[in-house]
Amino acid sequence: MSPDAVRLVEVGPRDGLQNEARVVPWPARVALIDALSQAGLPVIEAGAFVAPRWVPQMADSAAVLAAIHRRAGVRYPVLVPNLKGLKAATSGGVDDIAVFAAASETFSKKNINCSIAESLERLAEVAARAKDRGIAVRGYVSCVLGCPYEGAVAIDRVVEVAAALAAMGCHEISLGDTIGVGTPRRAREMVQAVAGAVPVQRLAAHFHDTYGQALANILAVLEIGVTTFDCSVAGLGGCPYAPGASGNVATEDVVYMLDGMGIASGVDLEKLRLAGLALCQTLGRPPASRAARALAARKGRGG
Ligand SMILES: CC(C)(COP(=O)([O-])OP(=O)([O-])OC[C@H]1O[C@@H](n2cnc3c(N)ncnc32)[C@H](O)[C@@H]1OP(=O)([O-])[O-])[C@@H](O)C(=O)NCCC(=O)NCCSC(=O)C[C@@](C)(O)CC(=O)[O-]
Repeated sequence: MSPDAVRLVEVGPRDGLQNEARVVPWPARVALIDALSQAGLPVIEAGAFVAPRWVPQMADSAAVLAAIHRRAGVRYPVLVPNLKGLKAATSGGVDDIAVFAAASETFSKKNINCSIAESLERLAEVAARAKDRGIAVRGYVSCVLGCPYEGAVAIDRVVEVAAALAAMGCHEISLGDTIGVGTPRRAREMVQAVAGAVPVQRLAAHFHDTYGQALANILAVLEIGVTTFDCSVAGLGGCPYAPGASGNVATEDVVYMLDGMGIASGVDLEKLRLAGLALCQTLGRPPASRAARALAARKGRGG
């Protein structure tokens, strides 16, 4: 059964832009985030306090956080990999962070230069200190449906990592199909298994759209109780440590589907489309969103 309303977490300004070959100047990142909050997105991942040598696209996240126009009720989490990142984020006055681990050893090593066990130990300290300061902590698990280096990933491993993140106090666990290889039945099996350890109300789905499966996967897990979905305006995104991965599911495509199904998200599709279009003009390429392109074509015909 489908819910009446869902919560969308916009990750384009972080997950999207971190994978752009060119570094988008920080004022354009601010303009994007402000346009997204005006479009009604309730949660907008605004940047990452990671090592700039690893992900130069996310440098200047402090400048972004300082310049955005915070809209009442909107949350602006940032990615934090370690205590150094937490310190930088707290100096910038953030109220929400996201920590990230993986269900694949090789991906963990490539992405954050340590094993899964080491990462969980490191993140437990980050989460504890963040919570002491009243900062909300979200947790990500990458490679929940496959790894770019190891191929298949055992569902038990996903459950273990998700449970560890929940145990350290993450209020929500986002399950990332980092390379977009998942299909609906497997996505549902994986979520059902994780929901045995972490209540489904605390799970979010984060599907990349590499094989065009993301909307189908969303629908599959929506029907078993997931009501929080990560998505990226204009389908921006990928992962610098996941070769071949394409962007997250496009927010416009998700909102178009939800609108059609009568499921509220609070997002204005036309304002969202224009936010994505403005950024794509900066990047010099069209949006990857099918809905955005169809709506633009209809406007072109005067529709
Ligand atoms: C975790 C580290 C730092 C380990 O990297 P390391 O090289 O092992 O760390 P280190 O402690 O040895 O430090 C190396 C240098 O980085 C600096 N440093 C250290 N930490 C920080 C920091 N926080 N902020 C700024 N600088 C930092 C540190 O000060 C030092 O600088 P130096 O002395 O050489 O000049 C590195 O591997 C890293 O930053 N990785 C981030 C990778 C990343 O951002 N990946 C993308 C996000 S994950 C993702 O996209 C998946 C997700 C979430 O979307 C879900 C999905 O789809 O699956």
